[in-house]
This record gives sequence, C-alpha cells and structure tokens, in this order.
Amino acid sequence: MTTFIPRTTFPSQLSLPRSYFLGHHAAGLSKMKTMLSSIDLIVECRDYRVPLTSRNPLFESVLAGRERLVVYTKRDLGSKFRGADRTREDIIERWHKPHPVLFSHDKSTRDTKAILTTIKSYATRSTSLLGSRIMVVGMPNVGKSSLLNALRYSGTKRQKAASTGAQPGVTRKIASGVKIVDRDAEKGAEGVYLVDTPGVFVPFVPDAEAMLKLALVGCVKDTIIAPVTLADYLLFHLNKSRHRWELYSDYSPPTNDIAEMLEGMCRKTGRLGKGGVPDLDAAALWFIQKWRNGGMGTFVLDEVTEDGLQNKRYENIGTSLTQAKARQKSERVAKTKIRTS
Ligand SMILES: Nc1nc2c(ncn2[C@@H]2O[C@H](COP(=O)(O)OP(=O)(O)OP(=O)(O)O)[C@@H](O)[C@H]2O)c(=O)[nH]1
Repeated sequence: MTTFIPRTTFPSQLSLPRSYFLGHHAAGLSKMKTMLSSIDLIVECRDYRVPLTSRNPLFESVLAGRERLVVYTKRDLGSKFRGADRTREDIIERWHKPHPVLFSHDKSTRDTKAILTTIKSYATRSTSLLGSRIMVVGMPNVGKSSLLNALRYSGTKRQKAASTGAQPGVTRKIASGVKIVDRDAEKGAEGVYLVDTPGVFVPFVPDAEAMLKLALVGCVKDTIIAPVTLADYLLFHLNKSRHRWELYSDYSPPTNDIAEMLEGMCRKTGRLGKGGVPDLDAAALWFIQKWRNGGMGTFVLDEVTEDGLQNKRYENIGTSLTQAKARQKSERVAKTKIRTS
C-alpha cells in the first residue's frame, strides 16, 4: 500500500479576486470615524482561526486614538475544547502585551463573563453622565453581533438585540447603542452601551492565500470564489491538520484530489444532477459549511508564531481604496502580459 503524502503548498491562484471592499464598508468606516469622540473603548473582533489574516489595519489607522480591546471570536471552531490550545493562546497574548486580549465562544458563559468584566473595568473610567459607549468593530461575519447579544444577555438578561447570520453583511448600518450593563444607582455607576457596526473588509488582500483563508472562514460572500477552489483549499488544510483524512474517510480514501473527494461526497450524500452526474459545486458548499459549523475538525489556518504579528505589520496590506484599485490594475496588466507572451 502506498503512503499518502499531503500537499505542503497550495497551487498559486493568479486569477483569484483580492478585494471585497463594498460601499457599505467604506460608508460604515467613515461614520465610525465621526463617532469616535463619543466612544470610550473599541472592541475589535478577529477570527480565532485566522488571528493574523483577519486583522484589518484600517481599524488601527482610521480609528486611532481610542483604547482598544482585541477579542478573538469563534474560539470553539479553532480549538478542540477550552484551554486545549493554551500555548497558541499564550503566544497571541504575548503579541498584544501590555494590552489584554480575550478569546470568545459566543455560547460560553465563562468567555462572555470574562469579556464583560474587562469591559466594565474600562467603563468605570468613563466620566460621561450618559454612561459608557463601546464600539464593536471587525471584518464581516467575524461574530460582532453574536458577541453583542451574548454580552447583553450576560449583563442584563435581556434577549438578543442584533440580527446575526451565516453570510457576511447582515449588519449594514451602525445601530444605536444597546445596553449591556444596567445603571447601578447605589454604586453610582452609569450604564454601558455597545454600538454594533457593519463588518469592514480590507481594501486589498496582498496574497491569494490570505483571500482563500478569509473566504473559507466566511468573511467574503460564497459567490465571490468558486466553491470547488475553496473546498480544495479546505482539503489542503484538513490533510495537514492533526485529523488528517479521518474526517472525510466516509467519502473517499486519503487524497490531494478535490474532485475525487467531492465525487465520493456527492455519491454518499445524494448530490447528483441529471443522469447521476455529481454536483461538485453543491458538495463543495456542503463540505465548507460543515467545516464552518465545526463538523469537519477544529483547527486554525494561520500559523501562530512568536513573531507572527510583528511580521504581519510590515506586510504591504492595502489601506485605501485608491491603493487597492492601483494594485488590482497592475496585477491585471501583469496577467495580460503573461497570457500574451
Ligand atoms: N461556532 C461559533 N459560531 C459563531 C460564534 N460567533 C458567531 N458565530 C456565528 O457566525 C456567524 C456570523 O455571526 P454574526 O454575529 O452575524 O457576525 P457579524 O460580525 O456581526 O457579521 P456582519 O453582519 O457581516 O458584520 C453566525 O452564523 C453566528 O452564529 C462563535 O463564537 N462560535
């Protein structure tokens, strides 16, 4: 029997779109900027599975000058159980020292309480008689509204106030503040309000693999990148992960060939078109969704190393739409040259 050797690199994707900076992202960001003077703290959400790639430098440049608390969301999807990946979390904490960072699973009372306690400690420094206002920002679909709902329930026992959804772009406008801590007249403490904002994508993603990661975790609509390409990228990671191929062993033998795996999946799950032809796109979407829901292993897509964040800071990430357009144009020209040479 031949030994299966997983791929160590993913084929380069020259024609992959690298931008998803929509009108409501730009509008939301400029509105956030105008609101800064009334905000005491920014809670910036990043996805636990892509702690480096889901950092949006726009939040640091456009929303500079406010205290910031970084929360790594969807911890349950990147870590087998709470505390299982303590080393990784220690490294992430060191990236941000001396500032605190927190990790969250929106269904974990313990995680939510820890975030609420930290937020309250910032809120006590506010001198406003109207209470303290906190703005939650982050890439699309990273879990901002879910965090808001969890904090509201934990702090006030009130039911959810923000809509959530599996695709990005559910929140399109900046809402008015939602109360997450009631006013306490006896202690003389004013209420704490959380302002939900629309997810904002980076104007330009420097490398194609970063775009694949962001699409896989759901920051980009599923119509932007071909599902089979995305499923192939997931298979690449699955084969490299500690789970290896056990998680898809119902559908195919260990493989680096996405068509072979998806065909097996189509046959097993009945995703067949006319004449029994496997519907690879449908199977690819199902496979991706299953992973996003935690049913295809929990692992992270970014490599977490001590100098990871430091190295990322110097990467040429586009910070303006003009820059993004210029980069896209030069890439188009380069591609045309390759095609015609
Ligand atoms: N497993 C898991 N899923 C989560 C968690 N937090 C949020 N989600 C799910 O992720 C999806 C996106 O959550 P939202 O709260 O709508 O994300 P958002 O950042 O507000 O999205 P935008 O409207 O695009 O800005 C939803 O399907 C949530 O149920 C988490 O901690 N764990």
